[in-house]
Amino acid sequence: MRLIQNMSTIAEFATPECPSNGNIKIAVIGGSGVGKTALVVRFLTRRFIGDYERNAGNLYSREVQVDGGEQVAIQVQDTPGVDLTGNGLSIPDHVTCSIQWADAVVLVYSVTDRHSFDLIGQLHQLVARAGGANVPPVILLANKADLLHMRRVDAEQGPLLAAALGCSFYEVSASEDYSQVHGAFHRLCCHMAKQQPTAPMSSHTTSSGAAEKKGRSPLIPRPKSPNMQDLKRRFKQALSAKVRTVTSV
Ligand SMILES: Nc1nc2c(ncn2[C@@H]2O[C@H](COP(=O)(O)OP(=O)(O)OP(=O)(O)O)[C@@H](O)[C@H]2O)c(=O)[nH]1
Repeated sequence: MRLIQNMSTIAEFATPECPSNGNIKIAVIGGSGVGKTALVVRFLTRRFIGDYERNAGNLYSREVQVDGGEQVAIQVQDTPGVDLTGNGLSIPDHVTCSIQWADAVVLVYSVTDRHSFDLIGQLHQLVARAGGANVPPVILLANKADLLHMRRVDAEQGPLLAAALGCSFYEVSASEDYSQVHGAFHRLCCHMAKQQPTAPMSSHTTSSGAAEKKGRSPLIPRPKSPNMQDLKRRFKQALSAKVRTVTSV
């Protein structure tokens, strides 16, 4: 029963393929395991699910009320983690594609993972290069702020990096604080809604029209489709793990 209620909450907030035009498209990019999926799911469903598999990149849609009470349709693209290998940055095609597709980018690192912080500069360059003359707005999220004893990136370093890159900065904890996560994404949505007068639900602008307006090819392949079955399966796994824990106490 509880599972059904929880799953319907996800379905309510993160529906596959919002049919509305004028979507604000947000790509979430960062190193592996920094909490990208946790942040997206937290923002969309208010819930933190601690147990995720490595993700291949899911697309979620919902509507958000922005300043002034207007409803806008947004799409949030979760992406696979970027890694640093012996040959340099290993950037899945899906990440490049998502950056080209996005109207705005959320760069994420974990305060417990120095390496993920060091990647941010290169990821920002990637965004800037992909955007060309139309660099999309970027925000920087430092996640896992709750893990004080595991911190590897000083609290001052995030704001300094964000200032150098010219983007907003938020230190958040997907596991502990919904309002921080919501605040960061919501402010970005409000900013984007102001930038894109065609974004509200009432808009008649087509997605490809928006791409043309941005000076990007409407033929850019779309990132992977939403995978609600996968999300539900993970959600079920997480709940059954919790039930097992409770039973064993
Ligand atoms: N303590 C704590 N753990 C977190 C937080 N956010 C995510 N995690 C945990 O970090 C691990 C990785 O989270 P994911 O959301 O799967 O990270 P990801 O960036 O999507 O990972 P990849 O898909 O592999 O790139 C999971 O075990 C989460 O439970 C947080 O704010 N605090």
